[in-house]
Amino acid sequence: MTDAVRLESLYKTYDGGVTALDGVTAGFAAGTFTAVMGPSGSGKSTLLQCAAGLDRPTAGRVFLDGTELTATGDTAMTKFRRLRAGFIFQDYNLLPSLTVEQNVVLPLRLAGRRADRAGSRAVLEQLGLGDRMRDLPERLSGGQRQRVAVARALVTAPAVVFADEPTGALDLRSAGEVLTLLREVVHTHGRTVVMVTHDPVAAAYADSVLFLADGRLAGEMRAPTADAVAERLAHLGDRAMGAVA
Ligand SMILES: Nc1ncnc2c1ncn2[C@@H]1O[C@H](COP(=O)(O)OP(=O)(O)OP(=O)(O)O)[C@@H](O)[C@H]1O
Repeated sequence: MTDAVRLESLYKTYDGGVTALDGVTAGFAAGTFTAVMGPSGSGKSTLLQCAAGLDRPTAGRVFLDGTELTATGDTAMTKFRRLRAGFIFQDYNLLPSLTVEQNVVLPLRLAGRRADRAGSRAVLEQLGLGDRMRDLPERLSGGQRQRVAVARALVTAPAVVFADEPTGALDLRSAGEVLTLLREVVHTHGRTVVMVTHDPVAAAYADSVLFLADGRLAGEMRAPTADAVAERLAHLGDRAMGAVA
């Protein structure tokens, strides 16, 4: 199995001296759904940002779909990222003045591609939003907005979709719908999803969970259940608190 994303000895130290990543090596196999978890401040968002080419590590290498991002200049990296990576954020990040359909095709436009109306319509229909294409985001519920964001993340047929707390702003039911959708994106459509979450219930939708503590890998769990994830997290929390005390 090839890795859609590969991280090799990743270090990230921010200005001011905080080491957010302290030598992380990990692979995310193509066609898998991975949750990244860990105590607050353990480096989850930093890992996602570096893996996605939104930020650069201080040292180490990042491969996205076989291309080394860390060896690529800023302009080429942005171009590559726009076509090969999709993004889903907690607060949806939809542009309020664009319709649902215009939001979905935006990554294609930004990448200089023709907006594929038939393709975007097909994705929106699959996600149950076929009749909302001309609406502005403000007319949609949170769960519907996040489904639009999922459609937008998929429109370029990316090698990997990165999701940062995608259910953090949703009620339980909408969260379940979005997570089920992400699982389908992986298991029915063969995509790769890497999701940062605080929520053990959300993590249990993934194929495996990667745990971080103090910027380092702190284990992996395959076929996670919410209870098992919560228990492991509690122990990581103990350790992180112990390191501070
Ligand atoms: N832009 C920044 N400048 C300086 N320090 C930062 C910056 N971003 C993050 N950090 C620090 O790096 C460490 C890791 O942060 P990061 O956001 O990656 O953790 P996290 O696990 O995603 O946390 P949370 O669960 O609270 O969102 C923290 O100590 C944080 O304060």
